[in-house]
Amino acid sequence: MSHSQANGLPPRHLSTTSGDFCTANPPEVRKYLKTYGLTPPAVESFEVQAQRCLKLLAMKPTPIEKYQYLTHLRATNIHLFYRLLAENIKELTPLIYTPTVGEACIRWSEIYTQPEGLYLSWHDRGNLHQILHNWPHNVEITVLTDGSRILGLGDLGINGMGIPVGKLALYTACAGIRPEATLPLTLDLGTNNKALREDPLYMGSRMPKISAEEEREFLDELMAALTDKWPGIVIQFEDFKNPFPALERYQDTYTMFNDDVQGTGAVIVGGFINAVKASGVPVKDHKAVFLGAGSAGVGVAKQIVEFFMKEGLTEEEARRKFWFVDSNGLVTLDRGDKLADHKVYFARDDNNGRQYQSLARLIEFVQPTILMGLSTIGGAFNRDILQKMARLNDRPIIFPLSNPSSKSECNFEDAVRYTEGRCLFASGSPFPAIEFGGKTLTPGQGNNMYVFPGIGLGAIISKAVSVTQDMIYASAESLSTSLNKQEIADGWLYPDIRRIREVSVAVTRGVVRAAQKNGVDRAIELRNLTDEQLDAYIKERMYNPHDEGEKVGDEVAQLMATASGMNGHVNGHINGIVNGVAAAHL
Ligand SMILES: NC(=O)C1=CN([C@@H]2O[C@H](COP(=O)(O)OP(=O)(O)OC[C@H]3O[C@@H](n4cnc5c(N)ncnc54)[C@H](OP(=O)(O)O)[C@@H]3O)[C@@H](O)[C@H]2O)C=CC1
Ligand SMILES: CC(=O)C(=O)O
Ligand SMILES: [Mg+2]
Repeated sequence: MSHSQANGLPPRHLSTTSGDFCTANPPEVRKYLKTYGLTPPAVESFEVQAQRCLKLLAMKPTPIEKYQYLTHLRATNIHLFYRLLAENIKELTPLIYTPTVGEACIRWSEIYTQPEGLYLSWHDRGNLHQILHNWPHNVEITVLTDGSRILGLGDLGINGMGIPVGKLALYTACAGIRPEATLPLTLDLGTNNKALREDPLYMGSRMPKISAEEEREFLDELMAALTDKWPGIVIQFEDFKNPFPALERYQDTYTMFNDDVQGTGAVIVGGFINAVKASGVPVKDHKAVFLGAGSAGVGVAKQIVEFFMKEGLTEEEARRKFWFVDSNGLVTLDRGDKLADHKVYFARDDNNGRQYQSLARLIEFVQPTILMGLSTIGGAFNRDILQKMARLNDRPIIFPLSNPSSKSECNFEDAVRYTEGRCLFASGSPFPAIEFGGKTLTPGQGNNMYVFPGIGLGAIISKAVSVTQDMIYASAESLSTSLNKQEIADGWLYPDIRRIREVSVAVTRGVVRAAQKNGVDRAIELRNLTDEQLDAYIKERMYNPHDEGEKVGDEVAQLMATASGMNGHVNGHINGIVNGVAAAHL
């Protein structure tokens, strides 16, 4: 007879991920789970467990090995993983997200050990709905990629799975969406990366990427299947080489958004509003040069146009403040090639046939106050460019936003050195703070991780039928006003990442309010809440890994109490033990 049956308790299926083998489990819990004797005898506090995890992490010599260790921890004790992440968010985010996730994706076929999400292939079409049934949980949010533009690293095929996994870990850590309610989803639609197709370890289909029409057909089936299987699911598109057709096609009919176009636009506007204030230059006098005219570049510029218009400029005045450079030079209507649709809006028509020579020459000509990098060209903002920006402006706004760090258009140290410490700086991947002129200067991180968790959570809890542009813009405004007094006094553009859960509450509130204003919300019970009540509701709803150990104890206690008819007594006893208050005994 098993322990649990001997205790009069129903048998329970063991799970390695949920912490069934957690060394914090007290003897009663271990007996119930039938793990008694399978873990070392000590009943450990979180602090002791965390100490061991951090020591193990420190023993791993490279970021990718630390990434692998954290993957293992998440697979074996999910609540411990999230508690460790919550308490060390600044230190651990660069290991589970950019920049390390970039290396993890490049080496995905090599480092793969266990399933962490769902893969759907082109040859699965017609059966997508059925395959979704294999996912064992109820899903509230999915991040999906076709792997065709992973960070600034190009087409990585299904190796891009690291991105949905990493983004969804941030959804849980930053916005408290329960881990089991998240679905990392990678589409195996072929890859144009020939080296990958020839790599014996590659685990995706070895065929060239399907056509745009075929992808649309596949996505039509997928969107319908996801929404049918999990009504209300929020669908985040991530790292598609050409994300615009899907965004246009689905944004009014599904609860979806594109993080690279919309999330990035919002996060950059959030920091940009603060940079404009700090620059001392009136809005009407700003001019921006963008290196990179892809989904992120155009997404960012479109939302800055919206900001400029809210500040009193006409759309035409706002639009003409941008000069875009792509791989063929300055984006103009008269340069002789067929521009991709998304570039036309910002294409210059006042170039009078002048030939683009270099970024440096363009900066001399335009005299911008703002330099944005979304080009994937690491180091493109060199000493000469940075010095030019410093000569033109008291406080040049320099945002090298490409990821991972190796693709950043410049690093923080160079930006500070070549602008004599005067730049207003944000980068896509984190850089360390530096000492300059007797002061500690801290770089901003202009990464969509500041907003997408709140956009997703806001859409979930408002039960939005679609994600409107007002909801996206509200996330930017909420972010820009979320800095505390100290952060403002220190001249920061973004709040401290260690306050990300607090910031996500503010962003979520802004998104919910915008959904209500637009009438796309279905959670009508939230409409009459005050802001304080709404904040309390959001916080209450957030998964908190700190409470999960107690829940295991509660669950066992409940079952034991039911079995023995001693409800209150046993419940209190187990809670005490799980909280580490009472001494464990057999
Ligand atoms: N900080 C953040 O939160 C985010 C950062 N990003 C980063 O932004 C970068 C770009 O992403 P995304 O826009 O989606 O990618 P795209 O591939 O859509 O765009 C890249 C752009 O860079 C241009 N480009 C390439 N080479 C050069 C060159 N030598 N000189 C000038 N321009 C060049 C491309 O030109 P062409 O159009 O001619 O091909 C294209 O316009 C990535 O590194 C990504 O990681 C993205 C989202 C969020
Ligand atoms: C951050 C992000 O979404 C990107 O680099 O693509
Ligand atoms: Mg992305």
